[in-house]
Amino acid sequence: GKPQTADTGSKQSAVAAARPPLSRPVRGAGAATVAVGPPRGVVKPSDASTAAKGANMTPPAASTALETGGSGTPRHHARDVQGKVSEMEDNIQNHQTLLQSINQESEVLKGLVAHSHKEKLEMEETLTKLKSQIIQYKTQLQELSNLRCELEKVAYEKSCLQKERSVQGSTLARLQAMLWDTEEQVRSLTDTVAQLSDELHAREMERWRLHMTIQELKGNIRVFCRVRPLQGSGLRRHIQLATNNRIKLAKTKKSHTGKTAETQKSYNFSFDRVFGPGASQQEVFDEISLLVQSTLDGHNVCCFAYGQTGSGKTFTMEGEEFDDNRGCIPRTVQAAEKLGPQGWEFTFTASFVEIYNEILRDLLYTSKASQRPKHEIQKTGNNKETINNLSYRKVSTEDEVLGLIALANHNRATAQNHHSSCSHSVFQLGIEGVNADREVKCKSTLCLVDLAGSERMAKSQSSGECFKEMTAINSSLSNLSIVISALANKESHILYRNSKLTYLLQGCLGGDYITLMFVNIAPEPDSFGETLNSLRLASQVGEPEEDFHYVTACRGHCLT
Ligand SMILES: Nc1ncnc2c1ncn2[C@@H]1O[C@H](COP(=O)(O)OP(=O)(O)OP(=O)(O)O)[C@@H](O)[C@H]1O
Repeated sequence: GKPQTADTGSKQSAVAAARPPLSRPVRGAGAATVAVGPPRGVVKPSDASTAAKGANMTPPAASTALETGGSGTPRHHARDVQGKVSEMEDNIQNHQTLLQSINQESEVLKGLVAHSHKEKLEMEETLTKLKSQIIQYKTQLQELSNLRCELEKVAYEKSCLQKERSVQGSTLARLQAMLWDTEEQVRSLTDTVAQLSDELHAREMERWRLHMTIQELKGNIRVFCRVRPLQGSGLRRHIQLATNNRIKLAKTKKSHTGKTAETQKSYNFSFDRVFGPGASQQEVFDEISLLVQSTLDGHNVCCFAYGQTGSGKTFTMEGEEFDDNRGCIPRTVQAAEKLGPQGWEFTFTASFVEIYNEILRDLLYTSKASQRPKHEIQKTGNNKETINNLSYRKVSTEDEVLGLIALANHNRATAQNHHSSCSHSVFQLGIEGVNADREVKCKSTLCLVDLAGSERMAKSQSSGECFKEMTAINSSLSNLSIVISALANKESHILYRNSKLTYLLQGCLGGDYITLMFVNIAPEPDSFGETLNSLRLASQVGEPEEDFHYVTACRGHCLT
């Protein structure tokens, strides 16, 4: 750097100052003896004369004097020589001083050169450092330039975001205003909903009261008659359907003598509803669905299918898997799902039990047959009847119920020594409703019972096990009709415990109950006797027999 240059300059000037000027005038001549070696520019002694010539010196006086033979005195000549010697000696002295000074200068210069060399090295080192620093600075500069680019970009983005923010700010303000409006609307709608909910509840209660009034008017016990279509050939002239609630059974009696005309004895019955052979499963179920509605309102409902073997009881209750032929049992769950009032959540729990020879059998049992448990009817803590060790299944769809029916049929098929017509099948659907908003619950049971064939005692001439079986069926059926009649007559003491069937159904039959009995009849002429018996028993339910004419349980009347 500059300071170093200045330093070097000052040193150089210092050396120059120390050195005597080479052009200093020579005063007098000294002795020509030279003690030191020949310095640079100093001639050798042998060349002294030549040197003297070259140095503007006069040759030694002695020799000159001798050669010339002396124009002066010797003494004067000697003085000249002496003067010349002295001058030469001075010269020599000067040269020596000069030489010394040159040497000194040389030393100084050497020092300076060394110093300069060292400085050069240092400077080179510094230069290298500076170069690397420059590279670093360049890199930093590049980085800074990149950063600057970034910064510019960020600044640009920032300005864009600021613009966007201002746009969004105005959008936000708009949305805020809309939100307030919407909140206001929601508040008013909430009030409306609450009002409507109260109104709905009031109407729901009104509907419930009206429904109950209708049910009361219809009576707690209803009897429906269903005529099965003819199977194969045959006439059904003996059955005549007048309106949708009357049925006439007629029999022609031939004169024994053949002299008098044929007489026709007819029996007219009126029920709450009569379904002809063409009635579809849906038509039949439409009537039941009103009772499903009652179950959802918290009433226990019991529906029986009564009739001789093959009259269509199982078809009415369970039906077939094919959609249109599905019976009441699978349809109930679906209907209950649809009919449930607003705000209520319902859960359905199914059980399926068979009563054969007064022995209970779980039709939904799925474990090993060898481990099949025994069942007894027991009273629960809240005085309700329940069966121990029984399977219960949660159901919510028609298909799930069909699955249970298939399982029940499988269990029936594995049972030994008896057929479905010899046993009662009781499908119970426990319904539990919860209205979370009003914090209320309801619980009810819908029983769908496929009774054993009603004709067997009359036709059978059985003995032993078979006789026991027939007796059990007959006894439980007659006990059922007694219980239903006692309920219709509002008797205080009802003999539920006389059979397993009525004992099990006590909870569904008593109290706030609705009972529906299907009397299924076969249209074949050879079933005339059984059909008449079935219609009579169905008519008998609830009313004492009047001669040959029967009435329905609650509001039926005899039509002859
Ligand atoms: N309404 C109907 N429409 C068409 N077919 C019917 C009808 N009712 C009954 N059936 C048919 O008649 C036959 C006998 O009916 P079902 O098995 O239901 O009688 P059941 O009274 O239950 O007899 P069981 O006492 O032996 O069980 C069945 O094949 C059934 O499909």
